[in-house]
Amino acid sequence: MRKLDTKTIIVASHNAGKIREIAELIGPLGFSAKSAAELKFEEPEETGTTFEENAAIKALASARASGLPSLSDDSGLVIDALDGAPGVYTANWAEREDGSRDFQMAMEKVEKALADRGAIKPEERSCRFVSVLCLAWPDGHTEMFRGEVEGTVVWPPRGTQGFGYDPVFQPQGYDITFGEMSSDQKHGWRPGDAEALSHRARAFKRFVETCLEA
Ligand SMILES: O=P(O)(O)OP(=O)(O)OP(=O)(O)OC[C@H]1O[C@@H](n2cnc3c(O)ncnc32)[C@H](O)[C@@H]1O
Ligand SMILES: [Mg+2]
Repeated sequence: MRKLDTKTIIVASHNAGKIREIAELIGPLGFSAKSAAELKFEEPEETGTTFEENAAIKALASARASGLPSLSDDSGLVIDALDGAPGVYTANWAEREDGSRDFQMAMEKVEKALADRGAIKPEERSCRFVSVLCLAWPDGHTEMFRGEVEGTVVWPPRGTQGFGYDPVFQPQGYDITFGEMSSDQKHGWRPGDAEALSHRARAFKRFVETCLEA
């Protein structure tokens, strides 16, 4: 296990929602973080079949391009009634033919797939958000951190906060969706807290405990 020995890291992502969330999580820790999007790094092809593989591809590409430790996030929505779909293909389900993304369309696709399987009752619509963070160094060393949060796919979508599939994800134990939560509420974590809520904040907490704390 390797500790992080710089105060500058690259956030190896091109997703504005994720970059904002990671900046919010990392901010209080005194890091300066630049994103791969800001630095205009080319987006590597995500050819892996697991979150871990794709996270490593993105973090290593950015670490090599920048010469700095880079933190990527590969994430997705895993729905039990759909045998784990969309899973690592969560972003692909939102893709239009011209390459742009449409999450209203993606959420409708999810709803149609669930309806086609007759999954109507909340207990038939269990799912989890998964986030795998990969910290990679320019020499090729990597550390991985996984976070998951259980929930239910709701319909219709609710809330305008967050990004992506947040309006249809209701975490277990809550009666509001991630789309109805403030960013702080969705993270459910600040440095020092014992618990976190979102998949990303849970993975981030592990990253902090492993690579930052003595
Ligand atoms: O690969 P990068 O550049 O980081 O950005 P991306 O958007 O392509 O990210 P992924 O390949 O990891 O795909 C993740 C998908 O899952 C969705 N997703 C991940 N975390 C989410 C969250 O916290 N809330 C809502 N949707 C989320 C997100 O919108 C993407 O469609
Ligand atoms: Mg991606």
